[in-house]
Amino acid sequence: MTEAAIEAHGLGRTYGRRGGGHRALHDCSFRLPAGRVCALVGPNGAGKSTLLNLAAGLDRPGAGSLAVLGSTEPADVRDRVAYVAQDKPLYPQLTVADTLWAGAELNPGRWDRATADRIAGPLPQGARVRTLSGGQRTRLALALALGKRPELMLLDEPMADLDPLARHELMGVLMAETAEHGTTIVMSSHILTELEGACDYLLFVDGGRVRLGGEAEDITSAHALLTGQAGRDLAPHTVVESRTTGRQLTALVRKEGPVDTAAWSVTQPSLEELLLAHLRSPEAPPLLTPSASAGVRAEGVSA
Ligand SMILES: Nc1ncnc2c1ncn2[C@@H]1O[C@H](COP(=O)(O)OP(=O)(O)OP(=O)(O)O)[C@@H](O)[C@H]1O
Repeated sequence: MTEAAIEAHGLGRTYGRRGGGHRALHDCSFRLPAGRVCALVGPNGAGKSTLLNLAAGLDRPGAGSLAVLGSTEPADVRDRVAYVAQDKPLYPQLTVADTLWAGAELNPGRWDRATADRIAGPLPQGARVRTLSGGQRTRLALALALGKRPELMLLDEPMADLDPLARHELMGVLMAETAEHGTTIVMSSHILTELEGACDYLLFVDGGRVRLGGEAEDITSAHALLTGQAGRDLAPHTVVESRTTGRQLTALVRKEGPVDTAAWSVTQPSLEELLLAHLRSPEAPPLLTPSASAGVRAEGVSA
């Protein structure tokens, strides 16, 4: 089996006072194989940034365990991991050129100057970071992250403030990075259409747990959108969400065997349709494909 880039068992993180605190992650278990481009999705407050902070070794879990690149102490492998946090922490007083110089100094033996310079190329090299726009700062943060030549990139909503052209260009750079170097990328975003073409793996976090995990294609193809006559029995399939309009029933189901195509008109849901249906149906059981659940206790369900 492919080595895991991240493996979590019963991970928990509670903010605030003991007992009365807020559970940002709770009994969260999954496995992310190395070399994947993984979309980390979920509603606001789901626990995505909390998970990325833990994986980056900037915070410690309150319960369970987390292994990153084989180490159960994520802080010990920080030099092999690049993290672009939501607020893109950079030194505001440094210029672009100084920031790139610092990146090289902090990553001796690893620094890929050509890549970093190429990404940061369109930026005014003499400008101080505090004068850069949000999108320009993102570009600089990505230049630092890619220049580090990491084995694992953790990107928290990296594309949110980039213009469409920059987004397209930098997505292409990230894809090339995985293809050439086998880098594992975890990218959180709320822009599902953008992730759909770029990511081959999915972690859908909701309420502090992984509800869907695995190869994006396997997860979507495990489900079907059925349209047919109201009152028809949807068994044996697991109904995630159903709606009746007049005499027509539309249902998003998790397939449990072949679908009766004589009774139902069948289409495969888009990633967006699938996630929206799960968000509206918090009681739908979790689904982790074998590669996402190997070694994971309790919530592992085969696709
Ligand atoms: N430092 C903190 N102190 C207290 N509560 C926190 C802290 N950081 C996060 N939380 C809470 O933990 C929960 C998970 O937050 P987190 O930032 O991980 O969510 P998210 O999925 O990244 O959300 P978003 O999509 O809005 O960025 C939220 O309810 C949030 O209010």
